[in-house]
Amino acid sequence: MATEINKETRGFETEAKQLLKLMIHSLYSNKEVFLRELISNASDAADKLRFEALSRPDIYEDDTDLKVVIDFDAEAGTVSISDNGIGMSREDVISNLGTIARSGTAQFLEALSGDQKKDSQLIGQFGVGFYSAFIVADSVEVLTRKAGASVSEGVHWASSGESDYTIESTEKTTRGTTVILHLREDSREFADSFRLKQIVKKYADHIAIPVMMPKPAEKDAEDAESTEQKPEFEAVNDAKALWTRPRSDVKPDEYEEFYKHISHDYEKPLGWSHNKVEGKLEYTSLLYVPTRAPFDLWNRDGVRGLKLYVQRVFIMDQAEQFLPLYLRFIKGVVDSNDISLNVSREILQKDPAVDSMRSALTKRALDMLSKLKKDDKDKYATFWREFGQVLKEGPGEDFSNRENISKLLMFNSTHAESKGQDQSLEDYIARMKPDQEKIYYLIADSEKAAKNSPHLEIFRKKGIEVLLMTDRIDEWLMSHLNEFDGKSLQDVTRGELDLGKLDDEAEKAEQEKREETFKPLLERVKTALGERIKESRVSHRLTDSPACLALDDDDMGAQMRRIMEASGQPVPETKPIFELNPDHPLIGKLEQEQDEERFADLISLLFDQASLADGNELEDPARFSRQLNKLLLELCD
Ligand SMILES: Nc1ncnc2c1ncn2[C@@H]1O[C@H](COP(=O)(O)OP(=O)(O)OP(=O)(O)O)[C@@H](O)[C@H]1O
Repeated sequence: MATEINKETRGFETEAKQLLKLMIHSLYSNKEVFLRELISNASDAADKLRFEALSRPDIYEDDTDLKVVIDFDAEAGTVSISDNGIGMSREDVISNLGTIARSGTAQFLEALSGDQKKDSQLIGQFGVGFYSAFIVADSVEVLTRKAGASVSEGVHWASSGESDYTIESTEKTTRGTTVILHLREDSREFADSFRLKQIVKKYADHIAIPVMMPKPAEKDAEDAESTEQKPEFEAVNDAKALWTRPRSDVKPDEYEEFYKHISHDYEKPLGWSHNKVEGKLEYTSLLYVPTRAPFDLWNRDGVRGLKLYVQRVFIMDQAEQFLPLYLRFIKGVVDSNDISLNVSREILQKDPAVDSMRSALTKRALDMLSKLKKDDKDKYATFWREFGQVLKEGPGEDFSNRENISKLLMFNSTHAESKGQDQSLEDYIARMKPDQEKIYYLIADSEKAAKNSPHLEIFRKKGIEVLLMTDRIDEWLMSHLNEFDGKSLQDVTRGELDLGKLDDEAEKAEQEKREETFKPLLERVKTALGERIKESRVSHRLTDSPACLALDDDDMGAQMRRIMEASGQPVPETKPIFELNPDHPLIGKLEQEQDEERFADLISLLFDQASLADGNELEDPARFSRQLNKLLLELCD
C-alpha cells in the first residue's frame, strides 16, 4: 500500500520557508554547526528507539548496536549522516521536516528586525536543527524508515531548501535515517576526512553513542585490490554519556557542547552544576544556566523542564516535575535509578521520589546561581538581565527557599553607585545606617518616575538608601517578602512614615506639635476633597514638594491594580491618603485662604498634581484643566 504512493511535491509551510531563508544567511559564518545538529538529531533518534524498545523489544530487528555513521565522497561532493535510530514514517517526515511545530514560531518571526546581525543572535537561540543542512548543501536528501515498519515503508525526501520538497515511498532495508548533503560549491571542504573528524571532536565528543567514520587507508595498501574493498569504520568519539563521567574528567568545553546538544541553544551556558547523589535516592544531575532567555520564556506552553533518563535510558524531554516554575529557564539532565522505566508524566507527578529530587534539585539550582553571583559579577548581571524577572516569581511560589532566593535578587537603588538592577539586599544591609531598622523600597512605573518621586525627599535629606523597583512583578514580589535577615521591608509610600531611631526625639516632638496645629486645615482639606481621599494628614516624607499621596498599609498598590484590571479581575476600591508638607510656603498660603470655593479649587489642583507625580492618570482631567485655567486667568488679571 505504502509503495503505491507516488512522488509528491509539497510546499514548505510559510514559517518554515522564512526561517530557512533567514538561517542560511545568518549562520553562514559558522557553517560547520550543521554537523553538530545532524549528529544531535541522530543521537536523539537513538534515545527514542531505546525508549520505544522498552515496551517493544522487537523493534531492534536484531540490530542493537546503536550508532551514527558519517561518510563522504570528495569527488561527488557529498556527506552523509546515517543512524539506526527510531526513523520516521511518511507522516513524521511531512510534519517534522516540512513544518516548524514549535509554538510561538510566528511571534518569533515577527520579532525579527531584518538586521542580520541581531537576527542571527535570535535565530541562534531558536535552534533550527535539521534545516542547518542547507547552510552547506544546495540539495538535501533524507532516506528513512521507522523502526518496526516494513522494508517497503521507507521514505525518500529531497529538497533544495527553497520553496518545496518532494517525498516518495521507497524500499529501505535498514531502520533509521540517512541524511545526504550535496555540498554547495563553496562548502566542498567538508567532504574531507580530516575536516569532518575535527568537527566531530569539537562538537560531538560527548554523544553517548559511537560516531563512526571511515578509517584512513593504510599507506601500504595502495594496490588495486585494497581500493576495491569497502572502508572500515572506527569510532571517533568517546561514546559515553557525559553526565556519567566523573566531574574531574570532563573539560569545560565538553560541558558547553553537551549543553548545546540538549538545549538546542547556539550560545555557551553561563554556568553548570554536575552532581552525583548516592544514598536513599540515587541520581545524577547536570544543570545549566543559559546565557539568553528563549523567545518563549513567557509563553506558558513554552519548552521547559529537564531531560529525564532512567538508568541511562532516555525517557522524556521537558520533564517539568523536577524544578519549580520559577526555575523554568534551567536546562539539563537528570538520570535516576529510583524511577521506573515505564514512568509516564502522570506517574511522575505522584512519585514521592520525584518530590525529594525536586527539592534537592531546586536547592542545587539556587546554589549554582549563588555561586555564579559570588564568582562572576558580569555573568551574574547577564543572568539577572535575562532571567531576573522569572526568579522574582520565586518568593511567592516557594516558601521554603524564600531566604535563599531573596539573596539572589538584584535591585536598582538610590545608592550613588547603582546603575540599574545591580544591588543585592545584602549590599543594602551592609550600607545601612547604624540606627536603621528597616529596608526601604519604592515601587514605580519607571526608573525616572521612581527617582523623581516626592516620597524620596526625606530619605535623600537624611541620606537613607531606598531600593527602587520598576518591574511589573515587583509589587507582587514584595507582598511575599516581608523580611530579610531579620529586617523588615518597608514600602516608603505606605502608612505613616516612621523612621524609628533615624528620627531624633526633638524631631518627633516637633512633628506631633505640627499635627496639632494643622488639624483645622486638614479638616478643611477632607471636606473639600470628600470621597476622593481616605484622609488627609501632615507629611513627614516631604522636604521640597507641597503634597503627596500615600497608601494605607494593606491597600493594593497601583501596579497590582493594573495587573488585575488587565486580567479582568475585580479590583477593590482604594482611596489615597493625602499628605501635606507643613513647611512648604504654598501650604501656609492655603491655610490663610478664606474663600472656601477657591480653597477647594486649589486643593483639588494640588491633589491632582500629587496624583500625576505618582504616575497615575487623572480621574477627571476636564476638571483639572478647568480649575487650572481659572487660576491662570486670575493670575493674568
Ligand atoms: N535522524 C533523525 N531520526 C529521526 N527523526 C529525526 C531525525 N532528524 C530529525 N528528526 C525529526 O525531525 C524533527 C525536527 O528536527 P529538527 O532538528 O529540525 O528540530 P529538533 O531536533 O526537534 O529541535 P531543534 O530545532 O531545536 O534542533 C525532530 O524533532 C525529529 O522528530
